[in-house]
Amino acid sequence: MQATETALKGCFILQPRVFEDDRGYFFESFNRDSFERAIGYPVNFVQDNQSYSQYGVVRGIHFQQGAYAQAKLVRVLEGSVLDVAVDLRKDSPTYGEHIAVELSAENKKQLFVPRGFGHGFSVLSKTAVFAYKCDNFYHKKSERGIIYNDPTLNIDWKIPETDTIVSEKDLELSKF
Ligand SMILES: Cc1cn([C@H]2C[C@H](O)[C@@H](COP(=O)(O)OP(=O)(O)O[C@H]3O[C@@H](C)C(=O)[C@@H](O)[C@H]3O)O2)c(=O)[nH]c1=O
Repeated sequence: MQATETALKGCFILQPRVFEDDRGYFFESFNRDSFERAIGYPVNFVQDNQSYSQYGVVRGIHFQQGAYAQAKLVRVLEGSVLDVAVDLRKDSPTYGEHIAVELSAENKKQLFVPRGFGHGFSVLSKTAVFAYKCDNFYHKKSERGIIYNDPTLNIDWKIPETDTIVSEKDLELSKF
């Protein structure tokens, strides 16, 4: 696995080593040892999530606050998405900045989004299956978010506004 730290410290793009042969391919989608070696500290993932979305869906920008903060290791099983991590660590030199990475079933890239970040994605393909590990349990009362089209964050989700599909819950999120 190859790990590349993004412009946001602690946020890594992981590229697994893929073994291809006449049958198809094989890769380790998660190996705790190599993962922890790459990011430099232990992470105890306790919950796996999966979602399916159609083209134009934007989910986010989400995080859980306080004791329920979550780090996430995200990837795409079918289709492709633009995955976005927003640095919400107030003491960070990149506070308020974001990175956007295309993750797809084809490129098999993963993104590690540490605690202290907001996270969201848009669906670029006809449909997409998105899967992620979290290092803390879902806690409804600790859920927070930022509106996807926040003018300060100014994220280009690569979806025309007329095609963008956002949940009612996410449309009520406040500005950065
Ligand atoms: C996230 C989550 C949701 N749910 C429930 C709550 C709700 O009824 C239903 C759908 O939830 P949401 O609309 O919040 O799902 P979604 O918009 O897909 O939320 C996810 O978005 C991405 C961008 C993230 O980063 C995730 O951490 C998570 O916040 O599933 C759980 O039971 N467990 C969970 O861990």
